[in-house]
Amino acid sequence: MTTLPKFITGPSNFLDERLGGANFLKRNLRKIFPDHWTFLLGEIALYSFIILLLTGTFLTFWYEPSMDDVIYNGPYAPLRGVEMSAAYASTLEISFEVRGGLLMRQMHHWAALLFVASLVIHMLRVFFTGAYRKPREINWLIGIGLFTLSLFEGLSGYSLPDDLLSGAGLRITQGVIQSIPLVGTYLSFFLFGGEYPGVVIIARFFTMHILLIPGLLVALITAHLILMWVQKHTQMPGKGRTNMNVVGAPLMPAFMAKSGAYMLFTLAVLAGLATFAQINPIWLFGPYTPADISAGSQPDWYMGFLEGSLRLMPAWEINMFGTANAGTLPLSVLIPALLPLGLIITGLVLYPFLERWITGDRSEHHIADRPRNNPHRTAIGMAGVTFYGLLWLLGANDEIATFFHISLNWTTYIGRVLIFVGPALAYFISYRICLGLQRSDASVIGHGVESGVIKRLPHGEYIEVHSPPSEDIEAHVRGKRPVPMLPAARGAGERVPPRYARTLLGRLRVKMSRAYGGEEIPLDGHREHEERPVAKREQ
Ligand code: HEM
Ligand code: HEM
Repeated sequence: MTTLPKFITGPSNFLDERLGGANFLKRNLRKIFPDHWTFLLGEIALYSFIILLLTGTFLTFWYEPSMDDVIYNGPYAPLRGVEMSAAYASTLEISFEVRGGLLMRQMHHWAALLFVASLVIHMLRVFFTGAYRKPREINWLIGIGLFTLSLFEGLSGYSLPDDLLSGAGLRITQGVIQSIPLVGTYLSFFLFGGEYPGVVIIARFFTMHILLIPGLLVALITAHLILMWVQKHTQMPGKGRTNMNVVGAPLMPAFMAKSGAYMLFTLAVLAGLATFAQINPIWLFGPYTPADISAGSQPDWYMGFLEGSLRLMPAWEINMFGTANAGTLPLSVLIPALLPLGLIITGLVLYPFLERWITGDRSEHHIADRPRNNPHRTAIGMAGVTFYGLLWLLGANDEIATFFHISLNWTTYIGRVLIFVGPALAYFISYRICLGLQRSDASVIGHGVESGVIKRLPHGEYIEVHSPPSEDIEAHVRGKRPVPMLPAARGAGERVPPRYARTLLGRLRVKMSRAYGGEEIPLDGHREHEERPVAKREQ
């Protein structure tokens, strides 16, 4: 055994005698982490969040959250002499006068885009592999909290520079708040401190952006990671992996080294983007004035789906008692602003519990599902992704119309049809693809994998020789577990249905359960090419 040098053992003994952490560290540094490339997505979200904290803190040193009027007198000649808010002027100062300021601003903005993107794809990974199942439902709910807070964090940050684009976003936010029945006007007055835009909103958003929401995010991310640590990470099915063990590398040194490298890589990519790819050049847009708007303005990508739903909605409104004086219910704003986000969040929150209720599955799951092995879940997820994706695409319908030379109205009409048809189609196609992939798994087990060797049979037919799958592939494929489902409402010879199937809701539950677990391709039932020659596996 090697002895560590005194300059390491000295301070560590000093700390251990006072804090007693050696045992804790010894236990936890050996903790095993499973490996799969998709487990990197949560890490990317974590690293971009750390970069957001660091670059954001840098920006607070110079950014001035004030709507006081100033006359610009800085180095950017086209805006010299223009009246603007101190917030906008300070963002120009960060961009043109503070050393490294523009780099930090651009890194902050790129990191914000990457953060939300990696978080959303991480959420999809968790969904499609069923990693939200028992015992990880609480971590799933914490994740949805993180997702929602991140959208508000992005929205508040986007508003801070007080340029024409951020003002346009703020205007939409105010419109949405005002559309809420009965309390909308009051809420708007409350948030903006009087008539829009007022003079307090930037300072309020600043407090939310740098204190309130990051504080909540840090607390929730800490809880998220502690829970993940305590409950252990799921693993993909494979050789030697069971519901009771974890196969992978220990935290120290393998996982630490890998994670450290991933973090530096994320930092390098963001620094590279910030150096070479311009983002949010606010000096080109000019200061915000409520009367101005520019063509082709787009929000950050994660707000695009709300923009799309606003653009898609017909101009419906209800005038109470037939007159606008008694109050107007602007459905054209209320529905698109609240419905998609409401649907998405409610769907995400309820899904683990609905699935558990439908399947009657009460067991713990530490082996992740391959998406193909739960076709209905995957198809529902893809329908959701299509719904979101279409709204997102339609948020840029003006750009699409200009680029493809089609009428703007037609993009809206087609979008209104697609938003209903698209998810249904996506559901059907994904479901069929999953079954197709299950069939291909069954054929791997049934008659091996293609070997690339073509043989000619005595009667002239050419065939490809199949060789047995490697142990790893076979274990991966055989990791498939049937989707749990309730027994039929009344088994053969049973006169009384089980208790849970006696009510109308109970019978519906059984029907849904049978459909959800439904069609399954057995791994060992694929015999159609049985006669094909299978070469002996070479050891
Ligand atoms: C999830 C975390 C965060 C997201 C998604 C986010 C997003 C954004 C965005 C999109 C902007 C506009 C950037 C631009 O001008 O191009 C912004 C600005 C800003 N953010 Fe953040 N941010 C986050 C965290 C933070 C934190 C933790 C701080 C401070 C500790 C911070 C401080 C600032 C400041 C001072 C500005 C205004 C300066 C400027 O726009 O150049 N941000 N943020
Ligand atoms: C700020 C955003 C987030 C950060 C920094 C984060 C970080 C992480 C990390 C590092 C892991 C372990 C590695 C991995 O599986 O990728 C993880 C696991 C997990 N995350 Fe997140 N996450 C975030 C958001 C979310 C969201 C939005 C959800 C779902 C709604 C979610 C649900 C989960 C679950 C259920 C696990 C356990 C997965 C398993 O054991 O397979 N997380 N998270």
